[in-house]
Amino acid sequence: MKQMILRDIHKIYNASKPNAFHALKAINIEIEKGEIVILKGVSGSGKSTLLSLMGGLSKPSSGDMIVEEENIAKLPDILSSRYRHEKIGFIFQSFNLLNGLSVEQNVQAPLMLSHLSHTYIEEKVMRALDIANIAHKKRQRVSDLSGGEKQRCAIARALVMNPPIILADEPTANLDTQNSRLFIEMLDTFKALGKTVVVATHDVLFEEAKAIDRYIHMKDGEIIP
Ligand SMILES: Nc1ncnc2c1ncn2[C@@H]1O[C@H](COP(=O)(O)OP(=O)(O)OP(=O)(O)O)[C@@H](O)[C@H]1O
Repeated sequence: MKQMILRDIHKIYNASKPNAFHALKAINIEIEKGEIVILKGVSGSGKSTLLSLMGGLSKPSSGDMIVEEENIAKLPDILSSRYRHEKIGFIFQSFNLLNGLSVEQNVQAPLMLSHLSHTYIEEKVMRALDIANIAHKKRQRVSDLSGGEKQRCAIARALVMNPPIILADEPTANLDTQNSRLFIEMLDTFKALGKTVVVATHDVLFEEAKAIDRYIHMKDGEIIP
């Protein structure tokens, strides 16, 4: 089953202004459910722009993006935020955690607006912390964690809603080699959980990963063979 179909996607920043910039050009991609895909390309080739479209953080200038049979290209903002909440787990290079809060509180954050019972939320949080190997630090403040631990907290937060899709933008950029390898091993876990994963990276360590199904190479906003 196709998880994501992108048809003739263009993204023009500052359209109709003198500084208009054509960041994505005629992108066509089909990603199967459970596939693990790496987006490669030099800085400025359009990887982050593409991830932000896939994650419903921004809209394409034209083209269709079908995710689980819903065209997300023109969703109104309220439905885009629901799409992100239900379908996407984001992992960023800068972790984007709330530093003053504990690991557990950070992982709980996406569930706080739900009407789920306290016990159910606790179960979901514990499961995500266990999968990401960070349960032992659950009461520690994020500001007191190492870089690798922050990344594991970010992974737990990305998993807590049990989203079908994980999008990671340069997830190892701020990690040392050992923690980068731990992140890369996590791809096996995502695969076992049936997640569809798209990672934008130029980290060559990913080439060691067996879980990767496909590389997509980008250059100047286009997909190259
Ligand atoms: N908000 C914006 N307004 C104007 N131009 C932008 C904007 N965001 C990105 N761009 C431009 O679009 C191009 C693609 O940027 P993008 O961040 O997608 O590249 P990338 O491949 O992810 O790069 P990196 O590896 O450095 O993160 C770049 O030339 C960038 O300057």
